[in-house]
Amino acid sequence: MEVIKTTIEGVMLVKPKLFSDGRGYFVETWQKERYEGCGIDLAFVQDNHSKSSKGILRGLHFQKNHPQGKLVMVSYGEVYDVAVDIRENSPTFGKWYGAILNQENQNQLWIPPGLAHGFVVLSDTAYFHYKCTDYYHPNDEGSIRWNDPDLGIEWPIDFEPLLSAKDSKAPWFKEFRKELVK
Ligand SMILES: Cc1cn([C@H]2C[C@H](O)[C@@H](COP(=O)(O)OP(=O)(O)O[C@H]3O[C@@H](C)C(=O)[C@@H](O)[C@H]3O)O2)c(=O)[nH]c1=O
Repeated sequence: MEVIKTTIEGVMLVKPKLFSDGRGYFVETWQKERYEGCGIDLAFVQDNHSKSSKGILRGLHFQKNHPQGKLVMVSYGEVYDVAVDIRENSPTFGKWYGAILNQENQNQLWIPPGLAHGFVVLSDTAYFHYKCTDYYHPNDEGSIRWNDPDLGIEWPIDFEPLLSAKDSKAPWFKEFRKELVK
């Protein structure tokens, strides 16, 4: 397994070892001792799985008072996955990092608690899995608009993505910043 630091403080790209043979492949998607040894050492309490079709964009999401660290991966298909640093005191506040996660590379992104997260589906279908370090708290959810010009995320798409009703009305980053100074 290879773990690569990214341009965002604490965000890591994980490249697990893939064992391919005539039957297909095998991969350990998480192993406590090894991941902890690489600095992904918070306890996970919830696993999630979502299925999405091409063009679906989920995000950018975070929880305000129960921030979740997320170890995200794709078992089938391909997505462009994005983490945005919204930690007020972080040296990389307001910066984003994106990576292609797909069934071929089996790459994972470790997103520590406190960042916003989203992804867009590039294949016909994508199965997206993630481990979380805190529980889902529906009343604590926050979101930021996916195409916020102040964030300038370079989504690798030439189409208008399909969003949930909630995500299409998400606040702009400016509004999020205003809340921080209150
Ligand atoms: C996220 C989540 C949703 N749900 C329910 C609530 C709702 O009825 C339904 C769909 O919820 P959402 O529309 O919020 O699902 P989704 O847009 O897939 O939300 C997810 O997006 C990605 C980008 C993330 O980073 C995740 O943390 C999460 O926010 O599933 C749970 O029961 N538990 C959960 O942990």
